[in-house]
Amino acid sequence: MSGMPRIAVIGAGAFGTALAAVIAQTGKAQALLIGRDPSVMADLQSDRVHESALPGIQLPPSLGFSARAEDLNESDIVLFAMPSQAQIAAAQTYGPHLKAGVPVVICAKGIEKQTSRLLTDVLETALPGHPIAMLSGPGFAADIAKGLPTAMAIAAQELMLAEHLAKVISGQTFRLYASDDRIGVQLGGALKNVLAIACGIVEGMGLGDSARAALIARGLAEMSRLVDAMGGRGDTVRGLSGLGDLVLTATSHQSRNLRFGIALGRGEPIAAQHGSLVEGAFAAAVSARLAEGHQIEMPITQAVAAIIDGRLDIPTAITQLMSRPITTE
Ligand SMILES: NC(=O)C1=CN([C@@H]2O[C@H](COP(=O)(O)OP(=O)(O)OC[C@H]3O[C@@H](n4cnc5c(N)ncnc54)[C@H](OP(=O)(O)O)[C@@H]3O)[C@@H](O)[C@H]2O)C=CC1
Ligand SMILES: O=C(CO)COP(=O)(O)O
Repeated sequence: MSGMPRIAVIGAGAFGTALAAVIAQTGKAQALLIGRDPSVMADLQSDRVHESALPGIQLPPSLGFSARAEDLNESDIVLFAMPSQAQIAAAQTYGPHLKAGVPVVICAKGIEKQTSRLLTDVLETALPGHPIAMLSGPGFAADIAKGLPTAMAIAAQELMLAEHLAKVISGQTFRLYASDDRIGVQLGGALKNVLAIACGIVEGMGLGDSARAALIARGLAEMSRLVDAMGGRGDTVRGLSGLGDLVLTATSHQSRNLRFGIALGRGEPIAAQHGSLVEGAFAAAVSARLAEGHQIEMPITQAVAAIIDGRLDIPTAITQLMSRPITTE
């Protein structure tokens, strides 16, 4: 056991627990899940089932649990699996307990709402001296934790680090592809949530599968444009993070973003929708602002942002999207 890398996952929600479970299952690393609530972590230690996050799924016997930030000080790799808007707070809480220079992998799909900064920039500032990587792509936590085949992307500034992380974290059922385009990989994850809301609206209004397919294709063009404008490679979003994740969350009712959009399309008030995490509801406004700042066209994203803000009603948004000037693809 002693020669194995130690990997800690912070954030004992659905995704963090699933990642910790699948890493423990590889048998190549010692995995530790760190959560905030001592009683939840103690229950996990004894029951090995996270009923609220991953109901009915048995977690592997080799997975460790802790509520103590101090237990991070032995970890060789640390995954941050809390929501986007909580990443900075988590860096402040857990940063002082990290071993010098260990890579930190962001496992959230979003952009910081208050400052419009990319999460890699946010954590690079908050955790100086730690290489910041980004894990994103198609994969529902429950599918990952059940050991169904899943593949995602992992990006670091240095391709060699991304390749190392991909090798250490991947296993029989969970496969990572390495990239050095952190901007493309993270924007793919953040923007697909906004487009999944758009697809939900289309479904909720009964506008048909053809409209959904058009949104996926034109949404991909929007993602690609913003990635290019922000210094990434537009082509990255044609891979797992971007197209792969958009196909998943634009079509599966497991997606919270899709379900949120369906409720909007059915005319349910936003205020009535609370409870589960809808990252796209945060990402819509900030990505619309980024599009404006970079002077690029992202009409679908901008329409979703305006609908969520209450500045535009859905029928008008559709009319506006359909009456834009005819152009080339
Ligand atoms: N669920 C999924 O299928 C997937 C989710 N993701 C992404 O993963 C991220 C997390 O989503 P998900 O796991 O579903 O969300 P959940 O709501 O299931 O869990 C979020 C977890 O984050 C913890 N948390 C919140 N703030 C902090 C903090 N400051 N410090 C430490 N922990 C904190 C919460 O702790 P507490 O319980 O104590 O409140 C909670 O356990 C999102 O960005 C999502 O887009 C990516 C791929 C798949
Ligand atoms: O990102 C996800 C799967 O890849 C999860 O999607 P939701 O956050 O919409 O549930």
